[in-house]
Amino acid sequence: MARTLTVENAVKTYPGAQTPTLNGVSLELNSGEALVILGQTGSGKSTLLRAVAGLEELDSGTVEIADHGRLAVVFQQAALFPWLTVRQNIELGARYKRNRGRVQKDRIDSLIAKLGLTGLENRKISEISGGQAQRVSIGRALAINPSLLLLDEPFSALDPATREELQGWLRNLIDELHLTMLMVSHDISEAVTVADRIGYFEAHKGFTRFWSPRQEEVSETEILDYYRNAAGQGSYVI
Ligand SMILES: Nc1ncnc2c1ncn2[C@@H]1O[C@H](COP(=O)(O)OP(=O)(O)OP(=O)(O)O)[C@@H](O)[C@H]1O
Repeated sequence: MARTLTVENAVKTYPGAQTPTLNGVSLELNSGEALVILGQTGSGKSTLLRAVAGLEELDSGTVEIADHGRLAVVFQQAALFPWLTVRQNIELGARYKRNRGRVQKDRIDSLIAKLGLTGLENRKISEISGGQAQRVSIGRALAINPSLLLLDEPFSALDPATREELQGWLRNLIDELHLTMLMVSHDISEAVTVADRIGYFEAHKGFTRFWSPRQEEVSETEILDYYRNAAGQGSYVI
C-alpha cells in the first residue's frame, strides 16, 4: 500500500505557551485512506492539520507528503467568491494549480455531476444554500485532483440535517474518487460515517487510539466512553 502522508515526531509549542501543543506526534496515512481525527477541544487537532498543510511551522519533526504539489485544504467557512458562479468557483481551483494552461471542461462537468451540483452551475454563490456552498468548496479543492485532501470541520457551521446529508455525500465521494483524506471533526457520528480510520487525539500525547469503522463494528457509545476515560475523573468537552 502506497503511503501518502508520514508525520514523524512533530513538536510545536506556541509562543508563550507552557507546554507543547504537539509533543512528538507521529502519523501515517496510506493512499486511498480517509482518516478522521477526533479529540477534546483544544487538544491540538487543528494544529496538526495545519502543520500537515504547511500553514504551521514545526519546532522539530517532519511532515512528508507524496506529490506535495497536490494538497487541498478546506476549512469550516466556505471561502468562495460570491459574485462568481458555482462553475467559475470550481474552475478557479483548477486554474490556480497551473493546469497546463487550460481547464478541461469535461473533467469539470464530470466533477460537478459527482458533487451533485448539476443544474446549479450558473448560479452565483450568493444564490445557493450553505450546504451547497460547502459542496462547492470541496469541489474547488478537488478540481486540482489532490493527492491529499485536508478538511478542518467542514460541516460544523451547517444545520444538523444538512450536516448529516453532507456526511453521507462525502463518504460517497471518497469511494467514487478514491480520495485520500485527513479530516478534523467534533462529531463522533460524522467520524463513523465518513472514516476508514478514526484517530483519537489527546493533548500532549498525540494519537492514543484508532478505530476502523469499515472493518469492525464501532459504536458511537464506545468512542464516547473513550472520551470520558481519556479525560479521567475530570470533565470532558467534545
Ligand atoms: N496561533 C496560536 N497561538 C497560540 N496558541 C494557539 C494558536 N492556535 C492554537 N493555539 C492553542 O493550541 C491549543 C490547540 O489548539 P487547536 O486549535 O489545535 O486544538 P483543536 O483540538 O483543534 O481544538 P478545537 O477542537 O476546539 O478546534 C489550544 O490550547 C489553543 O489555544
